[in-house]
Amino acid sequence: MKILLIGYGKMGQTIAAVAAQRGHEIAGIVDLHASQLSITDFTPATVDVAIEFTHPDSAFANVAACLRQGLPVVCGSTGWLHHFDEAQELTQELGGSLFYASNYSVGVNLFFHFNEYIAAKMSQFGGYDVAVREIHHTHKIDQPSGTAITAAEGILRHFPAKTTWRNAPAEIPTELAIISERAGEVVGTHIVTYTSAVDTLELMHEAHNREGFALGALLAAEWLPGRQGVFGMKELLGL
Ligand SMILES: NC(=O)C1=CN([C@@H]2O[C@H](COP(=O)(O)OP(=O)(O)OC[C@H]3O[C@@H](n4cnc5c(N)ncnc54)[C@H](OP(=O)(O)O)[C@@H]3O)[C@@H](O)[C@H]2O)C=CC1
Ligand SMILES: O=C(O)C1=N[C@H](C(=O)O)C[C@H](O)C1
Repeated sequence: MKILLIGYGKMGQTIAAVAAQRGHEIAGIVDLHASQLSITDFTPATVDVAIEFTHPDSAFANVAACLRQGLPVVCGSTGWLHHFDEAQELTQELGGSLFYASNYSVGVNLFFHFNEYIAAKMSQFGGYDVAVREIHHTHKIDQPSGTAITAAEGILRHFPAKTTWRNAPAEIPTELAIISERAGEVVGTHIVTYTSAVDTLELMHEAHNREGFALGALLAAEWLPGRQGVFGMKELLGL
């Protein structure tokens, strides 16, 4: 497969390494400083799929540019979901292909699945409060992490005692706290904690490196071409 990489930072470089192991060709790189090329230099005749991991402020424009070029696009950037409805509309309007996941790790997507199951079970028993905690490296721009927001939304769907999330300690019992920590080079750790007066129950995912994210993004890139619409990891993994 010929891949256009948009963003050649920590994720772009990890994806390039894992793509080579899987026999793919990096047909082009678009990056703020590491490349002079632009998305408009590429068409479906030159690349099969684009993979975008850049920055919260540039993700939507990059996704829109790919859709306008007719390129299927796998986007991993977080912190841009206020534009997601527009991205969906543009995908429909242009008959394009967009894949988005706040986290491409297969393990995290199992974590999301168990998180929803656990929330539904825990809500059947009184006495538990729940909170989400995420820990990332100090270079991370957005807060809370996209993964923590997805986990919080999964809890809200199944735990009616919580009605909204808040990126701070909860001020009222109906708020679900998302606590964000930034420390050193932590790749990404997410913890959902249920606490009662008598015990604590936790679900945790800890990424050891970025290869799991890269592999998931490549699985999505291998799956997307030829499919029209907006997709995510639930469709890819059948969860
Ligand atoms: N969904 C998932 O599974 C994962 C998502 N992420 C998300 O992916 C994004 C990128 O993460 P990461 O690779 O660690 O970040 P990095 O900062 O290491 O890399 C981002 C790269 O994108 C470049 N860039 C910035 N703006 C543009 C633009 N407009 N066009 C092209 N390139 C641009 C940066 O250039 P320069 O450095 O010169 O500014 C940099 O090289 C973040 O939003 C992060 O949260 C990260 C890991 C997993
Ligand atoms: O910025 C990162 O590094 C990560 N971002 C994603 C997020 O915001 O959830 C995924 C992963 O945790 C790493």
